[in-house]
Amino acid sequence: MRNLHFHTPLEYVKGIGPEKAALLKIHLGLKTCGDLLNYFPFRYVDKSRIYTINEINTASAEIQLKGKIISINEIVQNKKKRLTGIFEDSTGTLELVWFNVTNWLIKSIPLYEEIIIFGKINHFNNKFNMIHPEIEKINDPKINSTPLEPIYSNSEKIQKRGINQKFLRKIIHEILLSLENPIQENLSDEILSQNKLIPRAQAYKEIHFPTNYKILQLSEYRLKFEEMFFFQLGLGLEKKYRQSTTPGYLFRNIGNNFNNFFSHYLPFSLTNAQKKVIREIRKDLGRSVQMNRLLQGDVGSGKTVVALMSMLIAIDNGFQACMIAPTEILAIQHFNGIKELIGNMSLSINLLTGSTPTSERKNIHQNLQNGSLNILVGTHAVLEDNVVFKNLGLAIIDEQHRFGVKQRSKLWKKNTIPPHILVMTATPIPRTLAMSFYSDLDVSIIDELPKGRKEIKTYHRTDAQRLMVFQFIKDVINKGRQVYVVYPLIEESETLDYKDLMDGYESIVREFPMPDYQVSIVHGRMKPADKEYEMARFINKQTQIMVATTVIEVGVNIPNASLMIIESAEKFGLSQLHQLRGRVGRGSNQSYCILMTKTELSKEAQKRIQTMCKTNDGFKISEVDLEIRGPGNILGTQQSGMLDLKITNLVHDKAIVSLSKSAVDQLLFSDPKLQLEKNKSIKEFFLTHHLDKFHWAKIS
Ligand SMILES: Nc1ncnc2c1ncn2[C@@H]1O[C@H](COP(=O)(O)OP(=O)(O)OP(=O)(O)O)[C@@H](O)[C@H]1O
Repeated sequence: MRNLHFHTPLEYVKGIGPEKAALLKIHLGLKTCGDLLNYFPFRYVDKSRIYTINEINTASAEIQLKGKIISINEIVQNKKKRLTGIFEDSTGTLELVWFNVTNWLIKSIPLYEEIIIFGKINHFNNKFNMIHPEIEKINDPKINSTPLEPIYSNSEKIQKRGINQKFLRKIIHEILLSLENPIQENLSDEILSQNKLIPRAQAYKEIHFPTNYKILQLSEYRLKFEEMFFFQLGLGLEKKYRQSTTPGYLFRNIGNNFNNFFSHYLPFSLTNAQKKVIREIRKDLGRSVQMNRLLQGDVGSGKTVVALMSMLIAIDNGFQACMIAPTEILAIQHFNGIKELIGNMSLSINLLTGSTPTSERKNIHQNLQNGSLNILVGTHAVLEDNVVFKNLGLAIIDEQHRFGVKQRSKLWKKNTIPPHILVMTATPIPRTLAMSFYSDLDVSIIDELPKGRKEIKTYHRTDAQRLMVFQFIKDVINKGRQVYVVYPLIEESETLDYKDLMDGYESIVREFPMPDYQVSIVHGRMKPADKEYEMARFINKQTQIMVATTVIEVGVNIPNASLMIIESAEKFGLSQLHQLRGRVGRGSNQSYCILMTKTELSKEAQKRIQTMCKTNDGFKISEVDLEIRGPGNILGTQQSGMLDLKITNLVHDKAIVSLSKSAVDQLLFSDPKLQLEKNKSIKEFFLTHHLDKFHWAKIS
């Protein structure tokens, strides 16, 4: 009977019943027919051929055999039960093995009956065997038999209670046959033909029961395209909606401050990439629409000056600007850097962090409110409710990853009209992620380093080579340069890590004694004033070696430092290593990075270290990082949970993400409100299935 719909609860499907429906819901999160149809196989096994036992010559192949089980035998070893069986066909015998023996299992194994078994061949004790074979009786009814059999992700717990592969296949088959309405197309003919997509209904059928590999690939492509298309459409509509409803300050003037800085204070000529980005920002600021721009630039690519010049535009138009950094050290660094850049220009700038004394804080609050303070640099302290600006026109947030959406929205509320927002990130975001998660922001990229920079040479060394490393440090210091030695600090093993840091510090002080050498130390347990003091000594070249934890990870800018030693480098993630390395190579000297590790490394750690030794390109590094860690770990669960991908893999499906993004861009350009008849199916599908995920995406 054709009476099922995507929204029909699973208990109404023939053969499921309330008990199994509850298991599907609790263990696999599947409640409706649509959920199950969207529960795509995670792999397929090729059952187009039946092998014979004498053909088996390699382990790990998954094969089918036809024959009989001629004996079974229960074995107890170390109090654990195991079942072995002998399977026979006309060419020989093969051992079958089952662990977790239950009475049910023993009863379910057919003896002396013609059967087909399927499973992976293992090699153990010089013999081939098959563990936990799937058994099919020759006269079992076939479920839409297909040479490529789908395998669904499933737990053993529910398999035992009847929700096995065969059951899932049967139910999905049943649902596909019993849908009252055929599966509706949700893309336009234009998009289908431009992107060579097969119809939706065909894709659903073939993804579960593929006729052959070719059509399976086309089905996967179709469904992945659709998945990314609607997500990107949501973000695109969100952006359009926000732009049309959120006014922004119009910064009409490029005035004295900007021009004066450009002609008299800018200490270098801007790179072409910096110029391009400044142009993009200027255009945004002159449009009466709130800017929401993400500025991506590799470490040391010169984002600070871009930030400053954007702030000068705000000031030229009678507004204030602020810049927020994730750590105190970085805020201080930005503050000092900006102060140095603006020299004696008549601008007032101040610093607000958690450790700003109360009297100074009061002063800052007052000057912010009366408008005499032009630029405020600080940490999260700037977001506090009692920090009130007279007219905040531009807020710059450094380091996207550490600020959540919530904190960004706090900034919005600092004015009746929200300030323009520029988010700067030093760790490039992999292109696929940028296209999927940040497509509601406009993106500017500084893809060029200032002239004269040399590639940082990166080497991998282990403890056995430490003496050589010490000698290298001495050589670098003799040339008048400075050195960082960084130790990891991981929350879970904080006490141990501090011990390593202090031990390391002591051994360095021993190896590099006073008065010839001066060594600084900076870590998170020090008082802010002490940290600042030590940083200042290093900046002023009073000390040659800085031993530190990752507090120096982002933004620290000391061009004379040309050697970075990273201790226990295997404990750091790729983007962190790249950030740390970026603390050197910021001047014209040849810089070096040495990654110290223990001898035995995990595969992943090896890959990280090799990647670092091979390339300096943050964009390439971020791609490898995505491959190793996956999007969830890079973005944080909150962000990536929003996407909840059923079939697309952001690491392997880059090309599809990019194609669907182009299709969305084209669509929103030609029909921004999805009003044309030809896009009706897209609009209807979006409104019924996706609108709830996007709070701004309203289609009028
Ligand atoms: N166009 C340029 N020519 C020469 N030097 C430049 C140029 N732009 C910036 N610099 C210098 O390069 C160094 C790095 O710049 P900046 O600190 O702005 O980098 P960044 O992009 O913020 O990097 P990070 O994210 O690693 O902090 C600074 O010493 C800065 O003065």
